[in-house]
Amino acid sequence: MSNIRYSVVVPAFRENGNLRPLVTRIFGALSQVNSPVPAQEVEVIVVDDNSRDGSVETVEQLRREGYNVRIIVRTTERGLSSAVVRGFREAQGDNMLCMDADLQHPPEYVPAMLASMSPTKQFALGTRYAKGVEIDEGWPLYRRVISSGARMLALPLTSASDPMSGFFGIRKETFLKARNLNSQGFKIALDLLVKCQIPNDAIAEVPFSFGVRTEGESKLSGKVILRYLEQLAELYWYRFSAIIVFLVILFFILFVLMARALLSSYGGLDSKAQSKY
Ligand SMILES: Nc1nc2c(ncn2[C@@H]2O[C@H](COP(=O)(O)OP(=O)(O)O[C@H]3O[C@H](CO)[C@@H](O)[C@H](O)[C@@H]3O)[C@@H](O)[C@H]2O)c(=O)[nH]1
Repeated sequence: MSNIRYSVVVPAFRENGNLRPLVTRIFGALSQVNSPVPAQEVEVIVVDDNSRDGSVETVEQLRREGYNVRIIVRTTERGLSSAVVRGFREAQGDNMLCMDADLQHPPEYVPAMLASMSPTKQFALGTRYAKGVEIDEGWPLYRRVISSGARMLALPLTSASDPMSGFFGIRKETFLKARNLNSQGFKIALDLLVKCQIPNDAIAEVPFSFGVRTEGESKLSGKVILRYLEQLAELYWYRFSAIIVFLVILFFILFVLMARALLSSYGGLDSKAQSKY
């Protein structure tokens, strides 16, 4: 029987330069004496979309050095969210964490994130919007504006403080309940929060300092932002369809009543006018 209780899933596309520091820092943090989670109960799964940049060789070398890390290479699919879903499906642990490869999610927070999940806390959320947390000054202004705008648009859907975060964890039993996950785009945490109907008191928020990328490039593009808007429309429908249908019917009834009232008042005026002549 496997002794793996925790799985760290890392979506990665052309991240070879980041994989060694990422994996060694994760296991380094887990090996500290005060780590709440033992390193031997943790696996790291890199889900790579055929980067062909040496990532496979790096992970295999790390494995030979004794790190419990493996790589899944997808050749027919692409995308951050679908890579995370694939990793979660293959994870052995009951407590699953998602983090970026680019070290913007500091590996030193991994033990606390993993330990924060429990039967009552089904979701762990690494948040950049907690009191006292500072975002690295190197994070460009336009990214801050996009992030804040995206967060505001999601406010009616969840009360989580940072639903845009790519640093989050979910218990397997809850993940398995999710239906119709949106595998397009970047916002898998928001999708899970809404579709698994995670109540606020089941979310363990872990404040963390968001770093800057020093190696490789961000894959966030205009297309990703458009996909987010599509995803929002879908989630609003998912969450509020009953209210939306009710309001549409109400407006329709009001419209018909007003139209009838207007027509009959015109009709009344017409017949009065006719009777005058
Ligand atoms: N497998 C796979 N991985 C991908 C793909 N696109 C991106 N990734 C991986 O997903 C992680 C995040 O991608 P970035 O391109 O570095 O994203 P970002 O711009 O830094 O955005 C991050 O921060 C945002 C918060 O501002 C988050 O909202 C977003 O989800 C992400 O975590 C990285 O490890 C990257 O390699 C893809 O198509 N396939």
